[in-house]
Amino acid sequence: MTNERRVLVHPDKGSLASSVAARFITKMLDILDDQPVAHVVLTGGSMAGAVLESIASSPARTSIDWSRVHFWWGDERWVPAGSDERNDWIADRSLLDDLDLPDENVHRFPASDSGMTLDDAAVAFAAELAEHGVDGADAPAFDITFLGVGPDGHIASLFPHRSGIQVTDRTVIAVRNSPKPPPERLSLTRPVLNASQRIWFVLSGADKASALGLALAGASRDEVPVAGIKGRRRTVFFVDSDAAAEVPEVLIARDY
Ligand SMILES: O=C(O)[C@H](O)[C@@H](O)[C@H](O)[C@H](O)COP(=O)(O)O
Repeated sequence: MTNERRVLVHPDKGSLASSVAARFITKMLDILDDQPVAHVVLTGGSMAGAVLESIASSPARTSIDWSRVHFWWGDERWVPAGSDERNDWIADRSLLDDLDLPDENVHRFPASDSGMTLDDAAVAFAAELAEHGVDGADAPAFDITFLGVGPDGHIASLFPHRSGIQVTDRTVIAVRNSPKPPPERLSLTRPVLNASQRIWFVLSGADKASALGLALAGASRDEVPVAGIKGRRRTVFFVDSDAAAEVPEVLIARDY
């Protein structure tokens, strides 16, 4: 399989979530056969909960040694810890609360009630990423990075025509005046995301078709940030048929 972007189309959101969950479990078993620890980046957005709930409901999840899995997030909202607006809140309720995970395996972005400023929180989280970098790297080479995609083509909290998608000298940025509420956020940057072995985009709905079509047709990362994200080994778009409406047929593999 080449590292070219692949599009796997599913009939609907439900089959999309369950297919991604099944693939995730299988891939994690392969990864943990080959290495002692795996690092996974989770995403926010509507598909996040659906995929994680599918993983949680799969009997096969018990075959994974979760004590060897570290969880991170691609971005986080600058709201108090425990807020249901946080991406980690969704992950906890959908899956993580059901797993016997050591606390040190769950790398949450700082919260707005941490006593830190937004900028200090970005610096603090960059330090946590660096602690887990191998051979002097400034972050882990994540094994699987999940990313949702906004209708405007944003990923994590990197938005079109904003400076964030162009940042290469930092691993974490503070985001203000976000086009998607809430206005203040923390986000991994493009270099950190692109250091991932595998990028798994998960998107559903007709409102994503334009951004996906543009990204695959060669639009710039400034226009559609998703265009600037690619894994070192694999880049897969897991989509439903509505989101695939503007994808060139030649790029489509039907997963059903
Ligand atoms: O913090 C966030 O809001 C997410 O990380 C964001 O990047 C999300 O993944 C996309 O906006 C897609 O969200 P939907 O799938 O809900 O459109």
